[in-house]
Amino acid sequence: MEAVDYLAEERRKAEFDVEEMKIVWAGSRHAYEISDRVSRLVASDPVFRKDNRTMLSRKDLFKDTLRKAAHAWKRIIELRLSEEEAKTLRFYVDQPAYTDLHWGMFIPAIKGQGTEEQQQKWLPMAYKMQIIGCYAQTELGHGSNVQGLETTAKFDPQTDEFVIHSPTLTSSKWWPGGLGKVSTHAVVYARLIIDGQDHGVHGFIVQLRSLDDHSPLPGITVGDVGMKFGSGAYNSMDNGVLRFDHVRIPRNQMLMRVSQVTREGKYMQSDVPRQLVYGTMVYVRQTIVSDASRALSRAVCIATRYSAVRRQFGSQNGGPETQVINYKTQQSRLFPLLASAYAFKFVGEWLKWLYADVTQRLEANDFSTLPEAHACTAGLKSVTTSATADAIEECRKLCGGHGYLSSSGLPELFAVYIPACTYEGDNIVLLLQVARFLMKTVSQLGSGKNPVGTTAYMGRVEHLTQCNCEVQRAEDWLKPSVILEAFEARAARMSVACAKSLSKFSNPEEGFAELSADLVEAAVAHCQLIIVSKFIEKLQQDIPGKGVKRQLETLCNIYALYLLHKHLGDFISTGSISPKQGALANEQLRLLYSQVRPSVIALVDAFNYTDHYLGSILGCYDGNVYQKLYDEAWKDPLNETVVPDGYHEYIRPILKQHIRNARL
Ligand SMILES: CC/C=C\C/C=C\C/C=C\C/C=C\C/C=C\CCCC(=O)SCCNC(=O)CCNC(=O)[C@H](O)C(C)(C)COP(=O)(O)OP(=O)(O)OC[C@H]1O[C@@H](n2cnc3c(N)ncnc32)[C@H](O)[C@@H]1OP(=O)(O)O
Ligand SMILES: Cc1cc2nc3c(=O)[nH]c(=O)nc-3n(C[C@H](O)[C@H](O)[C@H](O)COP(=O)(O)OP(=O)(O)OC[C@H]3O[C@@H](n4cnc5c(N)ncnc54)[C@H](O)[C@@H]3O)c2cc1C
Repeated sequence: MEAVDYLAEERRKAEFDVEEMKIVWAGSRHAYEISDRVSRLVASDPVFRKDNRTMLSRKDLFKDTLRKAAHAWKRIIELRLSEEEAKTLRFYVDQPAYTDLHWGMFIPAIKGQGTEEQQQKWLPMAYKMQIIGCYAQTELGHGSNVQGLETTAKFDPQTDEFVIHSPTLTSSKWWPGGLGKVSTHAVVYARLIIDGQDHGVHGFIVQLRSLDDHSPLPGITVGDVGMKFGSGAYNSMDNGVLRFDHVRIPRNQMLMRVSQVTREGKYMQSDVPRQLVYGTMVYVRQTIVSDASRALSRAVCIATRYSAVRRQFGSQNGGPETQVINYKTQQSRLFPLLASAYAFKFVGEWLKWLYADVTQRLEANDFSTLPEAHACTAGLKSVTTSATADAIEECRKLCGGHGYLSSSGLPELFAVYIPACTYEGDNIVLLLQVARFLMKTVSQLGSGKNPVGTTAYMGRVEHLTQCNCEVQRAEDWLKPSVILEAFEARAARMSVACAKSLSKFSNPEEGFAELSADLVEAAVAHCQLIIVSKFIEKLQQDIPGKGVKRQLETLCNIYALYLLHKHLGDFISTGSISPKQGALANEQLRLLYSQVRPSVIALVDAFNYTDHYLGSILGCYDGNVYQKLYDEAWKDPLNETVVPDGYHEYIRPILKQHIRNARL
C-alpha cells in the first residue's frame, strides 16, 4: 500500500457519521456552513498564502501581515460579510495582526467600560476602521499587578482635560499588540489623579498617531518592542512600547461607565463594581479558551494523521511495518490530547454562554455572578492554555524527527501559541485568583449562603469529604456519576485542606502566600472538574448522527480517566479513590484507547480544517507525506545553489588547510 492510501483506508474504518460530527464540532449547522465556506475562500486566495512565512525577515513578515489584513478587510466589505463571517475569515487567515487587538480588545473595552454617549462617538469609527485601536495596559515594570501601574492621568480643571504622563522608565507601556507600528488610538490604563488624590487605575481613550500621515502626535514616543520567540510566529504582531510626555486629552475620553469625573473635578462612582474596569480581560479570557481547543485540535490533527501514515518496525514476512499509531505508547500520549481538544471545545462553548449570561445580568445591574465569571474565565484560561502549550510540544515529539521541520507546522504553532500562557494574565497569577474565590466559598459554608454554579458541589462538602468511591471493576469507571463524584471529592478535599491550613495562620495574606503552591493545585482540581462536568453535561443533550454520541462518550471517558491517571497522587492522597481503584481506571483507559482507535482519523477530519489552515505537510488530508516532504526540501533557499554561498571564503580554505596539514 502507498502512503497516500493509508488515510483512505483509515477513513473506511470510522464507526460514526463524520459529517454530523463536523456540525457538533462547529457548534451548529449554521456555524459549520460559515466555517466551511470561509475556510475554503481563504485557502483559495493567493494573498493568504503562508507557506513561506518562516523564511521572511521581520520587516517582510510585518509588511506581509499588513497586506493580508488589508486584503481581509477588502474581502469583508466586498462580500458584505457578517460579524461572525468576518471573525471566521480573520481566524482562517491565521496570522496574528493588529486587527486581533482592534476587534478583540479595543472595541470590547469601549463597549464594556464606555458610557452610551462614548460608545456612540467611538464605536462607529472603530467598526469602519476609520480609527485603529489597541489595549495599552501593561508597562515595563508591571503587568500582573494592574494596581501597580504607574502611568498617570491628572485632571486639569482649568482646561477640562486629563494630562497623560509616563513619570518613570518602568511606566513605559510595553507589550500592547498593534501599538508598535499601527494603532492610531489606544485605551490606555493610567492612575487617575484629581487634586493630588490617587483614585486608582482607569481606562482612557488616547489618540497616538496622526490620521493624516500616521506620525506620532506631540508628546508621544512609540515603537516596537523587538523580535519575539521563534521564526515567523508572533513576530507578525507589532507589540509596542509607548511613552507619554504630558499629553492632553479631553475629560470625556476617560471611560466613564464605572466611575466619572465631573467638570468640577468631582470623582463619582456608579453602582457598578470597580472590577468592571477589568471587564475586557474577562471577555478575552473567555475567547482564549475556545482558541485553545482550536490550537490543540490543529496539532492533534497533524500528529494523528502522520501517526497513521508513519510506519516503524514489526514487518512480518516482508509485509508492511507497524503504523506508529498502533503502538500503545503512541496512543496513550496522543488519544488523551484528542479527547482534550473536544473537552476544551465544549467547555469553551459553555464559557461563552456563561459570559453572555453575566453580561446580560450586568446590564440589568445584577452583579451577583461576576466573581464566578471572573474565577471561571481566569481558571479555564489558565488550565486550557497550559495544557495546549504542552500538548503542541508533545505532538511535535509524536511526529519524531519530521515534527521538528518547519514544514510540519508544529514549531511555528508552538511559538505562536505559548505566549497564551502569559498574556491576558500569567497562568499562575490567574490560578491564585481562582484559589481566592475557592477559599472564600469554603469560608462561607455553613453561613446559610449556599454555593451555586460551578461551586454548587461544595454545598455537599460533608458528603464529599467522607464518601467512598464505589468502583469495584474497571467498567464501573464508565459511569458518569462515579467519575463526577471522584473529581468533586478530590476538588472539595483539596480546597478544604487548604482552608484548614490557612486557618492556622494569624495573618491570612501571609498564609495565602506560604500555601500558594497548594492553593494553585486546588484551583487546578476545581477547573478540571468544571471541564469534565461540562463534557458530561454536553452528552446529556440530544446529539444526532450514527455513532456520534458514542464516540463523544468514549472521548469524555478518556479525558476524565487520563486526568485521573495523571493526577493519581491527588486522588489517592485525598482518599477520594483507593490505589486499587486507580489501577482499575488505568485498565479501563487502555480499553478505551482500543475502542476509539478505528475512528481517530475521522475524529480529526471532523475538525474540517483545510490543508491551508493546518499548514503542515505531516497533517495533509491525503497523507502523501513523503513526496511532499521531499519536494518541499528543494524549495529551501539553501538549495537554490548546489555549492553554497560562502564556500570560497569559509569552507575551501579549511579543506585546503587540511590537505596541507596532511602533506606535512
Ligand atoms: C484571529 C482573531 C480574530 C478576531 C479577534 C477576536 C477575538 C480575539 C480576542 C482577543 C485577541 C486574543 C489574543 C490576542 C493576543 C494577546 C492579547 C493579550 C492582551 C493582554 O495581555 S492585555 C493585559 C492583560 N493583563 C492581565 O491579565 C493582568 C493580570 N492581572 C489582573 O487581572 C489583576 O491585576 C489581578 C486579578 C491579578 C489582581 O488584581 P487586583 O490586585 O486589583 O485584585 P485583587 O486580587 O486584590 O482582587 C480584588 C477583587 O477583584 C476581583 N477581581 C480581580 N479581577 C477581576 C476581574 N477581571 N473581574 C472581576 N473581578 C475581578 C478579585 O476576585 C477580588 O475580589 P474579592 O471579592 O475582593 O476577593
Ligand atoms: C505576546 C504578548 C502579547 C501581549 N499583549 C498585550 C496587550 O495587547 N496589552 C497589554 O496591556 N499587555 C499585553 N501583554 C502583557 C501581558 O498581559 C503580561 O505580560 C502578562 O499579564 C504577565 O504579566 P508580567 O509580564 O508582568 O509577568 P510577571 O507578573 O512579571 O510574571 C513573572 C513571574 O512572576 C510570577 N508571579 C507574578 N506575580 C505573582 C504572584 N502574585 N504570586 C506568585 N507568582 C507571581 C509569575 O507567575 C511569573 O512566573 C502581552 C504579553 C505578551 C507576551
